Amino acid sequence: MAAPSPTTAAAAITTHHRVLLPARASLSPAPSSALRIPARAARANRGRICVSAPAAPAASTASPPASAAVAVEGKPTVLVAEKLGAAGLALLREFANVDCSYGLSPEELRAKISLCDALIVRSGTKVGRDVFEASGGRLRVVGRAGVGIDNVDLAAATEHGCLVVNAPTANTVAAAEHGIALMCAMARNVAQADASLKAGKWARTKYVGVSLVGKTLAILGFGKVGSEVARRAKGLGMHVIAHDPYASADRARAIGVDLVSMEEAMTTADFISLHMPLTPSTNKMLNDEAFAKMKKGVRIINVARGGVIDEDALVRALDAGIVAQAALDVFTKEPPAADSKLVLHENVTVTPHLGASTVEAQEGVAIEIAEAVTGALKGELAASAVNAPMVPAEVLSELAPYVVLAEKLGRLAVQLVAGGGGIKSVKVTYASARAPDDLDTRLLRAMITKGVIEPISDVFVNLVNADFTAKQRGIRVSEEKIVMDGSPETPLEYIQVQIANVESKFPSAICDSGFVTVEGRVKDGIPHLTKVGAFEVDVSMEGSLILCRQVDQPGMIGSVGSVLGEENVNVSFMSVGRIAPRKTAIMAIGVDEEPSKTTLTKIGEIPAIEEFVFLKL
Ligand SMILES: NC(=O)C1=CN([C@@H]2O[C@H](COP(=O)(O)OP(=O)(O)OC[C@H]3O[C@@H](n4cnc5c(N)ncnc54)[C@H](O)[C@@H]3O)[C@@H](O)[C@H]2O)C=CC1
Ligand SMILES: O=C(O)C(=O)COP(=O)(O)O
Repeated sequence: MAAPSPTTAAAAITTHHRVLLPARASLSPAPSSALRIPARAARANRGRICVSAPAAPAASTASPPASAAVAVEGKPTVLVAEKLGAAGLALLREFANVDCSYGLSPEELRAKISLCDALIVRSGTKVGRDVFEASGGRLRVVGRAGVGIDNVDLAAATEHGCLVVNAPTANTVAAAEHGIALMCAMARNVAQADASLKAGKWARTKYVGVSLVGKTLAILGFGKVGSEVARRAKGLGMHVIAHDPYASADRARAIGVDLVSMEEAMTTADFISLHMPLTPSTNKMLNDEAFAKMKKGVRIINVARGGVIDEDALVRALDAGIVAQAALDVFTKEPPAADSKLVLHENVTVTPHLGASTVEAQEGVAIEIAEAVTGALKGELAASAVNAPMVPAEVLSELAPYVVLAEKLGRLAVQLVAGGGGIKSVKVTYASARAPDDLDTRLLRAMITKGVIEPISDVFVNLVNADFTAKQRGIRVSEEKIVMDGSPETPLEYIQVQIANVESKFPSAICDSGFVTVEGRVKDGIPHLTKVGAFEVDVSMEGSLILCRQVDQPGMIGSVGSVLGEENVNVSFMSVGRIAPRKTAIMAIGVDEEPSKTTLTKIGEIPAIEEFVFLKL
């Protein structure tokens, strides 16, 4: 893999975050060991995200000759739909059945996808809603072997709980170099002169070019590629300005670039180079109105996406002489029509979407995406997520035990509700010694939502679709952060989960506010249940739990313990919370095995027990 430039590597460290996305197959979050970063990935210093272990036996959909390997049962299946570098394929094959089927029609892709756990594409494959629907829920990861994810329907992916990852860093330099190559080639008519000479002409006066030194280059989209282009253009002696509503002025200044308004970029540039993603707000950003503002004789370079330019308007601007020349790597429709006026225009230099196509970049991209996809499928921390909240790596490792606590509290709270279907409002309170802005709760909220929804439905919930699923089921999850005394070293003192306006199977779980209430803390890295309703308890949240409300009197622990002992059910812990001596108490009993119905009935028949409930953590 090509070594990234120091700047690119630095950007990767600061901009890529990690997310924990627990297994679909299992209801519990990935074990803590899964939070470790694989050595290779750690070396590569990339962000991670994880999805799950294989849910279903893998089936081969291999089509020879590229995918002739025999499918191994139990391994996930990864469909590679576009050409991927050998090193990436080798990494994938260590872990999965890899089906390399290039050039599939949309129908063929839909037919195959229900047999695949992951799909890897480049820019040539449209992964629309139809693909997610056709997958029947099996597809868990879409890996985009490159940066732009405009060919993937992110909303549909999210609704289907399918993680989308991309390879955000490995082709940055290649795209920047291609932008510079196009700019130089355009300014000196390299492509046109080459074609002319090969056609037998010696046209020295026709192909007089323009110089770059001293000219103003406006970069639109000052991200990874845009800033690498800026660096190189400065080396060519250009005056570089940039427009990017989200870029930091300090970062721009550090490489000698002024951030300017769109208006200023349009009106002052001799060259305009496009490096923003294609989104609804960048679609046709360069249109008649924009061209009308530009300096006469401006030159345009586009290695971003064809759709950011209104191509008909560009033809008009070229014909009117507003735009002297354009150099384009990308087109609204790829490949463009054979008779495209734009492509055939004599002042336009074109390449067939080659920005990322260097040997080095393709090797790097292949490794980057293979690591992201396998990491996600393994349920480990994997690569950069596009449709899930990203949590910085250091925050993730700090939050890991709270992630487990959050899901268990959600799961516990919903089991305390009598008839889980009517849940409309879940209130979560996070208590911390830290300032509210220092606590990123998206991951915790997703896990609580997962814990609440999964026991009462057949949908699987993960970080990708948690908010969507809650909304779809009409469940409002509200959050409150309270600051309390404690150590700022600890991210959270406790998490409280409340379910409003419901009846409880265990009425003692309803606190004064009328909400089913459970509260927990992390102690020595282990989640503990510390409150049920108004009663304080202290039990580690493992295995299963019996909650009893009883009259506080001697012998209760023994009575329940001996009923469980008769059936050989091992008690892992016990905790009693009471309001006052000899009044009502709550006993929380952790059990390693699930007691039979008879045993539970016997517990209910112990005279001082007023109510009890059996809960799976
Ligand atoms: N031709 C090719 O083969 C390649 C094309 N690309 C394209 O280049 C794009 C940029 O790639 P990276 O720099 O890696 O992404 P990036 O995410 O690092 O940078 C994109 C920048 O665009 C900015 N932006 C968003 N909306 C904007 C707007 N309305 N006006 C101005 N700036 C805006 C963002 O703030 C961000 O700084 C990709 O989205 C992809 O479409 C990337 C690699 C290869
Ligand atoms: O990474 C990107 O955004 C690209 O446009 C590269 O596309 P490709 O993987 O070469 O089809």
